[in-house]
Amino acid sequence: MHCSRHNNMSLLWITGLCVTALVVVRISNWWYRWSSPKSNGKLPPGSMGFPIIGETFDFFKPHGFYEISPFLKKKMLRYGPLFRTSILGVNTVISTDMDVNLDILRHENKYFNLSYPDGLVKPLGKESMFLKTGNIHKHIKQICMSLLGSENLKRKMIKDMDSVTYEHLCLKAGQGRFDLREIVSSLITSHLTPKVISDLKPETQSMLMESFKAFSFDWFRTSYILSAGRGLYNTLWACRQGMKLIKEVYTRRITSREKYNDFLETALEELEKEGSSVNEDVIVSLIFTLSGITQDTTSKAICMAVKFISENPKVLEELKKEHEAILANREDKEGGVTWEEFRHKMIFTNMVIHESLRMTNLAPMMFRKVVKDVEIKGYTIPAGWIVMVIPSVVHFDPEIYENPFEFNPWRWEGKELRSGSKTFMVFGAGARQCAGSEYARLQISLFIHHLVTTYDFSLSKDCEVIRVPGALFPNGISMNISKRSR
Ligand code: HEM
Repeated sequence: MHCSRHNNMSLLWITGLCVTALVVVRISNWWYRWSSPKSNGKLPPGSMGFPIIGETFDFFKPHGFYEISPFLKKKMLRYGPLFRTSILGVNTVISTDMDVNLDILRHENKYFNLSYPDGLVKPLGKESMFLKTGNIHKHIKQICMSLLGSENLKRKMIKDMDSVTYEHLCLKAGQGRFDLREIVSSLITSHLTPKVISDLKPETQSMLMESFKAFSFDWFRTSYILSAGRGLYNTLWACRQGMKLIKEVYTRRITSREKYNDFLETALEELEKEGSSVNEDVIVSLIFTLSGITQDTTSKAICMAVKFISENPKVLEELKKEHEAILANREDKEGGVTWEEFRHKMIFTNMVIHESLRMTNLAPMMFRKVVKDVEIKGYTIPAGWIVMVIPSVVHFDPEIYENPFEFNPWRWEGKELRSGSKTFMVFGAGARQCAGSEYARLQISLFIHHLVTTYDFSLSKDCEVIRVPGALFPNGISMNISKRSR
């Protein structure tokens, strides 16, 4: 009896050991497969972090504004400018190499397709332009440019953009502190909404403006779960409410056949063309996307430009000189900023904007999905992987930009201010290059014009900016303006 108990115990031990060994082997196997993914060639060097979460938390860890992310620095030191990792549960290759960056963005539709995380794109609907590729994408981009291209900005937009910017600043003068981002979002939606859809009842218009203003990618940039959740909820609400309202107007237009002079009309004409590749949902999503993104990106760009200007008195002096000269030479003293002034008389302003965009890196990473196995620098990146292009490392490379963390607009003196080159990629490059870059530059220029010619201004001391890795203002940008005595 004693012997059989002993035997049972041994059996139990052996079984336990076998099970544990099996579990350890399975886990090691899983871990090995996770950290050494398969490829039909050699993968770029790197590490994949923990299963599923990968290195997501390290990648999104907040860091100082005047530094390259410690995560990237560590990885680049160890593996070079091209390395593999896992972010947001996806096998990813990160590129911080300027030639590779440009190569990737130029091979859209051939080896790569734009592919942002679902949380960023899905709220904009199944027919979002961000989910379209090839000729359909090209067609939608053309429609975008009929609103945001130079011709329309010059003919239909600049006048109202200018007067609304002027009026919004006037209203805030001498009124104490206000949130700069909030006021810029308001002024943009005020002048843009009627250009996009002109026949709205006042209450529908203000509801639509509210939904454009509530749209933001910021939730993706915060590492605090609670505020990310709240931000995502607001953005989802904005998308649903905004697209519902646009759809109602769309349906009314189609039934009434009345003609209007706005962007919706242009989009409808495109839809009615024979063999058109766009449908109702594409247009509804597009109108919401353009209006929401315009407000979100440009308001941040203006906050950063104003912050840099307020911290650099010499820059402010030079801007004042340039804009006072524009006012002095203006023939129509009652008229606003002209296209000619914007294009040819704001030379220093343009340098300030360029420098501010270089330092800010509003779009800190661009996501592409590999469509078929692709060779880069002797490595093979398998189809299905994400490549993440990170241009900020190039923007802060001391070999390209001397003292890269110094705000120095003069570094651009005499240089051609081109977007979409391998050393300056704030608006991306290739087929997906930003549709709103000219609009953004115009709106920032108009804001600077009115600010420096009419007001004294100061930002509150706690206007901190961090990177997560996109620029984020945890305390907002609080500002004070008062009319300057002449
Ligand atoms: C300073 C402000 C802005 C910055 C830094 C910026 C940056 C960018 C970047 C980097 C891309 C390329 C994304 C990629 O390739 O993955 C992009 C694309 C895009 N941007 Fe902007 N943007 C700004 C303002 C605007 C504005 C005002 C609009 C107006 C609606 C806009 C609309 C778009 C659109 C529609 C695309 C997608 C183009 C496509 O898929 O072909 N952006 N932007």
